[in-house]
Amino acid sequence: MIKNIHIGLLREEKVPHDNRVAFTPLQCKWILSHYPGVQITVQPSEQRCFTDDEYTAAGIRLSEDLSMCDVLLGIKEIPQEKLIADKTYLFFSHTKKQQPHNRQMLQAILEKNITLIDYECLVHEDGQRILGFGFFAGVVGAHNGLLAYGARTGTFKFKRVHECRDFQELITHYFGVKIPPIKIVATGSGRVTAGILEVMGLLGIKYIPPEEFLINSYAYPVYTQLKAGELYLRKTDKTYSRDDFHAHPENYDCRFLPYVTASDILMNGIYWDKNIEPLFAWADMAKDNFRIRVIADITDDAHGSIPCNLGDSTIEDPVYDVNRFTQQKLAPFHEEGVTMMCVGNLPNELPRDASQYFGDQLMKFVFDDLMKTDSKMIDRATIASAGKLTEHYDYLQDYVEGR
Ligand SMILES: NC(=O)c1ccc[n+]([C@@H]2O[C@H](COP(=O)([O-])OP(=O)(O)OC[C@H]3O[C@@H](n4cnc5c(N)ncnc54)[C@H](O)[C@@H]3O)[C@@H](O)[C@H]2O)c1
Repeated sequence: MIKNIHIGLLREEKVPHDNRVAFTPLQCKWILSHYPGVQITVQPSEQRCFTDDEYTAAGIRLSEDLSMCDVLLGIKEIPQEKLIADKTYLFFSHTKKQQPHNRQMLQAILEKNITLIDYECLVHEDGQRILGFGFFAGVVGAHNGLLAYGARTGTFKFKRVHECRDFQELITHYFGVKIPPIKIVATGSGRVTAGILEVMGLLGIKYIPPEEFLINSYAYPVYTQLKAGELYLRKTDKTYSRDDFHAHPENYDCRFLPYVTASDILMNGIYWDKNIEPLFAWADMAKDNFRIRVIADITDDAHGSIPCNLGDSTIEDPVYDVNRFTQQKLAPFHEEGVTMMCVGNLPNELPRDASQYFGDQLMKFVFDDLMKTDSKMIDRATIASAGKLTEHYDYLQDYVEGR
């Protein structure tokens, strides 16, 4: 059964303020014209990448008070005091891994009888995540990696992504830029890597299969892509099975090492957890044949798949160097350094496009389920229902109680 619902788009309150939003003004307008039972109200915001005037111009109502809404959509965590009792919220709560900094927020959600549906937990039947900002993280990360290489070597210049109004303007900016004959290795096959490959295509950087990339030189810029199956092989029989790798990554060896001597830039977009072997070790970096000079670690786990990721940099100051021999952090572009780009909120450099992409996915794959009174997809992503942890997430009880 389809419900009538009143949706509220929240102002982002977490500091520093996020500038993204779940639906753009035009998406809101489209929803109102296609779903007669839906109302939308937007909380005013000075930080949002779409202005209040743009919502008003699209005919969308603005109101500070969202207490009349049934479902409230945000992006990032919500300060406890802003949570309205008895409502249904959708946002990235970052609670399912028992993140300590969000415990009090989850306690407040339960106390206030709130239903929490977490975007991160919305998955297709095969377990693939439905929503994410990875594509634009990949675009911005690849751009920033190239920008850093151009600045380090003095060979070409890019402007910053956030100086462009949107992705379209960024594409225009690429016209006429000449990239020298460098070799780029990209890892992964998810949304982030799709964004990296988009930038490769826009800049006319040519794809080379991994085995050729390793042994050849080229008179023009090239890239290769290493998916998990090319990067990891089971120790016992040198095969790869996706399900087995996800379940037992500790049984797999990483095969990245030959690429450290064949690549100028590494763009890292592969998923990582602590049981997955890193791409290389500090000791490899200190060797003469370590050729990589810039690493765009878009995956961005500190001391993770890239051991020399010494923690986040910021959009304002996106790169630092690490000393290959002493393992210390340095100012960018040091002779003994490898330049690291490790920004954790890359999509914020292209917030209008990132928001539109997110809203599209939400609309295509989630919205109809949200309107139903029962949906398995929504159930699986519901961490709390009317103030109680659901059965999928009852393992969070100890975390909530601070045990
Ligand atoms: N720096 C940033 O601003 C930023 C932004 C978005 C995402 N990210 C990070 O980038 C990484 C990739 O994100 P994405 O959007 O491409 O993800 P995605 O969901 O599109 O793809 C993830 C890939 O990892 C694989 N995978 C999933 N679970 C796995 C497991 N347990 N073990 C091994 N592989 C697994 C999936 O099969 C999929 O191919 C993530 O770590 C994400 O947190 C960073």
